[in-house]
Amino acid sequence: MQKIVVTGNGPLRGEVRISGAKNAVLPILCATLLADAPVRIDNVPHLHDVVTTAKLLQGLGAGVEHAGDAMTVDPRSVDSHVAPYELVKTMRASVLVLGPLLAKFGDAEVSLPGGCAIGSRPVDLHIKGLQALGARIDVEHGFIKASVKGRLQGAHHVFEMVSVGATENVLMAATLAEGTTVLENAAMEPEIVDLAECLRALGARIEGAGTPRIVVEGVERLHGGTHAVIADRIETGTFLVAAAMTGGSIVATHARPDTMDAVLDKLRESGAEISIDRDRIALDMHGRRPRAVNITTAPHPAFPTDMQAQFMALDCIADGVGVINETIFENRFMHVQELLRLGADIRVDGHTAVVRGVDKLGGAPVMATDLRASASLILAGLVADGETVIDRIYHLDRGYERIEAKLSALGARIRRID
Ligand SMILES: CC(=O)N[C@H]1[C@@H](OP(=O)(O)OP(=O)(O)OC[C@H]2O[C@@H](n3ccc(=O)[nH]c3=O)[C@H](O)[C@@H]2O)O[C@H](CO)[C@@H](O)[C@@H]1O
Ligand SMILES: C=C(OP(=O)(O)O)C(=O)O
Repeated sequence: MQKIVVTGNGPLRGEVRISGAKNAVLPILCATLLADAPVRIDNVPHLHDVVTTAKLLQGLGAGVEHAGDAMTVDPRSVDSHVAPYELVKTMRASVLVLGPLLAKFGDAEVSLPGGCAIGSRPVDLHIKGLQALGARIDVEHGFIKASVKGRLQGAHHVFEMVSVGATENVLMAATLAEGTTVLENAAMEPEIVDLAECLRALGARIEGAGTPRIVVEGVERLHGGTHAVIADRIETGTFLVAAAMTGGSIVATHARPDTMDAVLDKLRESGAEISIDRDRIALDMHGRRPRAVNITTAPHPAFPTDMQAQFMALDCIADGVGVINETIFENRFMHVQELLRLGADIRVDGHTAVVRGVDKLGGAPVMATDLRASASLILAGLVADGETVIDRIYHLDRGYERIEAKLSALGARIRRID
């Protein structure tokens, strides 16, 4: 099994090119199933989750071609409506084929995703939303079996709580429903806006994406088209935190600063000087040690849970005490145990972690437990004395494109070993 070895090596400096967003490309690739002609997606990041999604689409019968950072999906040959357990268990976002398959073909069978390291992550809100559009849904033998006679019917639906995935699944389904769908308490994440833009490029009629009220005027068919995936705000944030922790100075290019207010505010609060020029974000720490920051995760536009672990790593070596509240996932402190192995001072009480900054971390063998936990361990390794060896890095490859190459180019000492 591969591992990553990081050795503390001083401030990061230079430019890093940001890739397309994992959390945008996955729903967008699923959305191509709704079209009745090939769809080309540009700025596709090279990630394990993208490979899994391509396998899932191919398993359904779609044609998938990958050239450079473009992927073309031809949904005309889809002849299966079943998403098997083997794929869904490795990537929860597979459940996002449910809405498109149901809306386009009138039936879908998708394996129930099950829990994962960060929480139980049920899909009841996806199911209720699709039922509101007239779907019949049974959950049996570990599968969600959905069907509808004729077309789905537009409806007024209020999500009980904000869910990114449920908003995406129901939004995709509503594009081909008969009549108007109004979704209230919808998630407002930039990736939802990007999905809606892609759907619009294929002929969907959607207003309000990026607000809590999305209105979809159903159409009979979606045609082919092209769309470029939005920049990954979590990858961007991860590199900026790395620079801040090392007292460095970097520029993230091809980024979308307008999607990152909460994260950039916290970086400024930690002492970073941030300047923005269109799609470039420059962070300069002027060699200073960061100040500790308090974080409370919540749906967009508040602070993203996917940046919580990275900011915890920053607080570990910051000046002062940072209090971190995780309100989205019930078990998203798995990195704490590993950060403690590096010499951090963290106390967890329920959903709250109190992090007292220490002067120095020391390298040690650690284990990655989920995607962003892996990132936080790399960040901690960048400022630790000696070697940090991170095991189970397959989590990392789900969501970061060539992270060790990008960090090396900024001056980090990091390598992958077998
Ligand atoms: C591929 C993708 O885009 N993943 C992101 C997506 O995950 P995902 O779409 O799974 O996250 P959700 O927004 O749905 O989850 C938010 C909360 O709602 C709960 N919930 C969700 C659905 C449901 O049917 N019932 C229910 O109770 C979840 O357990 C969680 O506590 O948004 C999360 C929250 O920003 C991010 O951390 C993930 O990186
Ligand atoms: C939790 C994450 O992803 P997923 O929903 O794909 O597990 C993440 O990107 O941090």
